Amino acid sequence: MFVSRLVIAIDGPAASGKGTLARRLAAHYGLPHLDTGLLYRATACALLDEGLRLDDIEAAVAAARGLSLTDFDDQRLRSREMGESASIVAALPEVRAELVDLQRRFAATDEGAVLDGRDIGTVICPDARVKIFVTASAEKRAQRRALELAGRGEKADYQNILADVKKRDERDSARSVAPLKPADDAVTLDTSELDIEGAFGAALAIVEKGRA
Ligand SMILES: Nc1ncnc2c1ncn2[C@@H]1O[C@H](COP(=O)(O)OP(=O)(O)O)[C@@H](O)[C@H]1O
Ligand SMILES: Nc1ccn([C@@H]2O[C@H](COP(=O)(O)OP(=O)(O)O)[C@@H](O)[C@H]2O)c(=O)n1
Repeated sequence: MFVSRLVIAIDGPAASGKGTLARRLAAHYGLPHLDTGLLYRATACALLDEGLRLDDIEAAVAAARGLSLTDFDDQRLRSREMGESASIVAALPEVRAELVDLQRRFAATDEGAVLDGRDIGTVICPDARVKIFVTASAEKRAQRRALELAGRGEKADYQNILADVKKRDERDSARSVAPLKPADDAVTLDTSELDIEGAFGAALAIVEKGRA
């Protein structure tokens, strides 16, 4: 095992910039990165493709079990509809249980890994060396998500996206298993007033302090 093994757990609400920071940190430290939201999005997508209900526990568990990290259609999974659907299947404890091993295996490499999601610091990697809880005001997050969706040619009405983001945060925070919340030992990073470079600089400082 590497002496410098480094697992970085990044959690936070919808569109807070978790993925952007996780990708940048992974590139900086030469670590693999897993966007765990894609697992829930892909599970929901598989159900919708089969015309099945999002609360069909047996089918949702089978869909989660059948996931392969290599065949994600990012563009489709990152749509607004899929974010909302993902948060419905993510509230099913059986689905979450099915996805734990895959995520822990991903984090178990000799050098470490960067994972981002909602429960990385609390459930998936409670021993991560560094935990960052990334947040920003709902309005800033909705603005950023609207720009992102518009950039991909998806319809992006700011008020609708703001309502989506708030509803999803509420569902993610209120669920009984692995709710969205900072781990006790996480450092909170509010990016409301930071651009991407500023947020990356602040995240890097948190990691460097945490691994010292
Ligand atoms: N600090 C920031 N300032 C402005 N835009 C940002 C910032 N961080 C992320 N973004 C943009 O906001 C959108 C959502 O970021 P993303 O990293 O995908 O969030 P999450 O993974 O939390 O959903 C992306 O288009 C991203 O480029
Ligand atoms: N570790 C995780 C990651 C995502 N999720 C769920 O999956 C949904 C989509 O996650 P995401 O990270 O792709 O969403 P964004 O923050 O990118 O909008 C979330 O709203 C959560 O319900 C989760 O429950 N646990």
